Parts: sequence; structure tokens; C-alpha cells
Amino acid sequence: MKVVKVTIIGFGSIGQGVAKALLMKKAELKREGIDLSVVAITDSKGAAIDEKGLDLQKCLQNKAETGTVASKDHLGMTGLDVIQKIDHDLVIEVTPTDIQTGGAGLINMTAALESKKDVVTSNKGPLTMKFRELSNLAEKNGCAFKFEATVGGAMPVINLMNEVMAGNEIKSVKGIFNGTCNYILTRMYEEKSGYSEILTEAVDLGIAETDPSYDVEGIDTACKVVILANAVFGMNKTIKDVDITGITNVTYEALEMSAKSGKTIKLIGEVRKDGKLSVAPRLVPIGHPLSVSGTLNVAAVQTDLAGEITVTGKGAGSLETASAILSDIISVYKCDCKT
Ligand SMILES: NC(=O)C1=CN([C@@H]2O[C@H](COP(=O)(O)OP(=O)(O)OC[C@H]3O[C@@H](n4cnc5c(N)ncnc54)[C@H](OP(=O)(O)O)[C@@H]3O)[C@@H](O)[C@H]2O)C=CC1
Ligand SMILES: N[C@@H](CC=O)C(=O)O
Ligand code: NA
Repeated sequence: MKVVKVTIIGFGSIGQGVAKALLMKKAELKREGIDLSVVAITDSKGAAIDEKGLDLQKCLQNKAETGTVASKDHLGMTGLDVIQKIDHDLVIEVTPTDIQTGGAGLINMTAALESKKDVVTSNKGPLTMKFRELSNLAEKNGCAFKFEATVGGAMPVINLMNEVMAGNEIKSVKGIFNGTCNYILTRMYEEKSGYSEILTEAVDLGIAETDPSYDVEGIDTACKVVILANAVFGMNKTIKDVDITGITNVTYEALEMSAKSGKTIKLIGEVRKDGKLSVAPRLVPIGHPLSVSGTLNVAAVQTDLAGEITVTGKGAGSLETASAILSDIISVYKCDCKT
């Protein structure tokens, strides 16, 4: 069994979730013929490196106790340094989403693919800005580029439409793609309060974006709509192509009035085959498949052969999102000629 050498770039909620999932699933992965060795982890302060394989439990402990995973001798070392200097096969890129410049994620993914490393990511910024360029680079260099975790967290949606439902024409997809907004709308109604009070709870749960205005202003949902449009429908869209309204103007009174007529308000993202992309709060009948609560996400996919398929699952969260990353890793290395 070949050892797959891995780096984790970003060690916040998701990076730590990945480390925990790898610890929990080591034996199962080996049974699938996959022996993963994490040789470097970085956060904003530096890196931990061991070319023979890091002790993940120790890395989690160091992060909890000192605020950084970095060892004293690798303080200041960046994700890019690690990608360029350390011998490895797979980059798990989980730095913050930045849709202004693509952030460190775009630099890291480009460098990884240019040096023929596989990339698995939950970072939406680079895919929202440069999906086609990154996919082409991966193809040109024979690398895997997998991103199930970028849309709907643990909820299978990209691989569902591209792989499991192969043969179907996908006509449209719509649903709830932001766990933070769904949690806030659910809790606002329960607590009779405004969105800003509940936002703090979502931040504490580790589900909000590093900049939570991305969540409540609908930008995060718009990123996911763009990724679905490009990765599933073969479009070439950016965030400028999405009509976006967030939840900042939704009040408790509006939720209460909707409930009186048997409806609830949900932030719905939609991709239509005619190219129309939208994000907006919409009225959904209580009990309808799209009226899921809390951090749940949901996607209703319209197809020509299968009709409507609806999936739901945790759209955010540390271990939940790590599960989508793990399933992408397994799909790359199980029965793969690379190993
Ligand atoms: N949280 C969730 O439920 C989900 C998140 N995502 C996406 O996953 C990604 C990670 O999210 P999450 O873990 O919640 O974010 P966090 O803010 O919790 O963690 C981000 C991590 O990246 C590190 N970091 C920041 N800048 C850099 C940099 N320039 N180079 C290297 N590391 C850097 C931070 O360092 P430090 O620790 O030192 O601050 C931190 O470790 C984001 O793109 C997000 O959109 C996707 C699905 C669900
Ligand atoms: N902040 C996002 C995290 C997952 O993409 C959300 O709340 O859905
Ligand atoms: Na997903």
C-alpha cells in the first residue's frame, strides 16, 4: 500500500475537523487501501512539519493550548512555502473564503496543481472566481480537484448530480445552502429576536464564515450557486451574475406573520438551466421538503429522467464538513492507479 502524503493548509474549524476525522477513520481508510500520512499543517502563524507523519492528536492539542499549530522553528512559514518545499501528494486546502482576490486559497490551489499535487477543498473563494482556470490546470497536470465540501457541507450535492445521477439532464437545482442563515432564521423565530443576537451563537458553533457578513448578506449562498452553475451545469459564471438578497432585513415580525399563514421564510439559492442565478429570502410552506430547520441544508434537483430528487444534511460544521472532504479523498485514492 502506497503512503499518500498530505498537507492540511488552514487549521481552523474545518482543518481541525479533518484531523479528527483522519484519526477516527485511520483503520477504515487502511481497509480501503489508503494510508494517509499528514506531513505538514499550517495556520496563519506558521507550520508544523514532520516528513515521517505528524502526530495529529498532538497538533490538535498544541492548537488548543497555544492558539497555533506551528512549531517554534516553523513560525512564519506559509501554506505556499509548505506546498512548494515539502514533498507530498495531496493538499487539503481549508483557509478562509475570500471572494475579492481569491485569498491565500487561490495562490495555494494554483501552486499545488502547478506542481502536480491533488487538491481537495472546502474553500469557495477560488472556485467562485476561477473555476474554469483551476479545473483546466488540474486536467492539464493530471491532478484530482475535488470540492464536494464547498456546497452544502456534508450534504452530497455536487458528486450526487455529477456522478450518482449521471445520465440525467439536470434542469434546475434550488435549496438552502447556508447553515448559518438557516440556523439564524430558525432561532430568531424560536427566541423572538433579531438576526444579530443569534449570529453570535452561529459564530460560536464554528459554522459562520471567518467574515460572517458573507453569510447574512447572501454572499456565501451566491458562491455556492456559482459553483453549482459552473461545476454541474457547465456554465461560466461569477458572483456578479447572481441576483443576491440576504437575510439582514428579515425580522421576527415577518417570520411570525408568515407562520400565521402556514409558511416560513428561508434563504433560497437557485440555478436554472436558462442561466438565471438567484439568492433571496422566500416563503416556503411549513412541512414542504425545503422547510428544513437549524443548520440543515437542502437541495431539490429537477431532472428529466428521475423527476425531482431532494437531499438534506448538515450544511456546515467541523466534522460534518470534514466528512465531505474525506469522501472526496477516498474517491481519489480508492482503486486509483496513482497509489
Ligand atoms: N465552517 C464551516 O462549517 C464550513 C466552512 N467552509 C469553508 O472552509 C474553509 C475553512 O473554514 P473554517 O475552518 O470554518 O474557517 P476558520 O476561520 O475557522 O479557519 C481558517 C483557518 O485558516 C487559517 N488561515 C487564515 N489565513 C491563512 C493563510 N493566509 N494561510 C494559511 N492559513 C490561513 C486560519 O489560521 P488561524 O487559526 O491562525 O487563524 C485558520 O486556521 C473556508 O473557506 C470556509 O468557507 C465550507 C463548509 C463549511
Ligand atoms: N458559513 C457556511 C459554512 C459552509 O459553507 C454556512 O453557514 O453554510
Ligand atoms: Na456537499
